[in-house]
Amino acid sequence: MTSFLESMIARAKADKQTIVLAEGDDPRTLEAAETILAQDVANLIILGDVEGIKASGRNLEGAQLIDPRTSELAAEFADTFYELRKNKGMTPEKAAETVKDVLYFGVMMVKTGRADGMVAGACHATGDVLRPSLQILKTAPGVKLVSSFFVMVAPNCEYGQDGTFLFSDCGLEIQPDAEKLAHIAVNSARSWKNLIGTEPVVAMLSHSTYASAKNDDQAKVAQAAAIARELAPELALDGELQADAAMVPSVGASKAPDSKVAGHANCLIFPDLDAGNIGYKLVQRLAHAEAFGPVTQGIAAPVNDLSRGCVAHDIVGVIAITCVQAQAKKAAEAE
Ligand SMILES: CC(C)(COP(=O)(O)OP(=O)(O)OC[C@H]1O[C@@H](n2cnc3c(N)ncnc32)[C@H](O)[C@@H]1OP(=O)(O)O)[C@@H](O)C(=O)NCCC(=O)NCCS
Ligand SMILES: CC(=O)OP(=O)(O)O
Repeated sequence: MTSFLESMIARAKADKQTIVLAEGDDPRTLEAAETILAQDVANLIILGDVEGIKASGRNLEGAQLIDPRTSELAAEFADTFYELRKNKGMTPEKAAETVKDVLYFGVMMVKTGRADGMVAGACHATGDVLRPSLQILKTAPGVKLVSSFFVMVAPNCEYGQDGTFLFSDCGLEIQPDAEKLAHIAVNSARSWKNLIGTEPVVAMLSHSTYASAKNDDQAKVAQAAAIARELAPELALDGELQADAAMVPSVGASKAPDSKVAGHANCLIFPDLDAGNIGYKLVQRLAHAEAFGPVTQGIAAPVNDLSRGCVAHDIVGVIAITCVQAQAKKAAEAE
């Protein structure tokens, strides 16, 4: 059977995209870049100290290597960035300094059409990776808020889609209210459909199933489920559900017997960032699941994050996902 990673790589190769890797100073990133180039998955632009990258010993033939501190593109990027942010207090001097940062420089490469997407986060915290894209690229047309998800692939697991799940939001929205949570759920269902291709089955997770506990946190998730159903009535979506009721058919049948989602969920929507981030790391480490992300949904062009705990395999997966998202963006623009 084709694995999730193999399917992303095959789709990426079918229509090659250009991806910026902003962390050329990170050895795992260069290992991943070598794999991507060897398999002809994407065109790569790698940012950082060019001599250091060349001295890494990795075969990066075909990649464009750029040092933002000395690049001739910096002046153009500074002008554009200043124009975009001058009403937010940006000055020309500060803009010139800011675009020399690999994360801002990488996003400017996407903004100016020199790249289709960016991946970073192996050695930068999530807020620092995502802030430039939120400031410069902004949300995609029709999207209310940007959020993030992981594709989790648990081995020897009969739940979800043979152990494959989407977990959201594990990376970006810290304390979503019911409305934001509803948008996270609906956007996650769309991401599942785009990446996995099958029908999403969305569970809004809580410590309670159908008001088995009654409190503000439980009520928020129940309200989010109601809003999400209004936003996307066609979706198989239910909540609030506990994780066992969401995933395990026998428990779902006992706790939520009338639910079409309970026992069959493949998209798990966590009530807040604490739950999501802790939850994905526990599954990754204790169940030895692959964890690809945090992948963003809703930015005007794909800019995706990594955990600082990632390995090269995870970076390869996120690069391939970024390519598939970039293809989808182009297809939507062509319609
Ligand atoms: C992503 C994050 C950095 C953005 O917040 P911030 O740095 O405080 O920045 P701001 O709130 O000033 O937002 C910066 C811009 O992004 C926009 N923005 C913030 N969150 C957004 C969202 N979810 N969707 C769309 N736009 C968003 C703001 O509107 C703002 O735009 P503007 O400057 O043009 O007005 C913040 O949500 C965060 O830190 N999240 C948690 C990340 C984290 O630590 N995760 C745990 C490990 S994975
Ligand atoms: C996603 C995540 O938790 O990132 P990090 O481990 O880098 O904080």
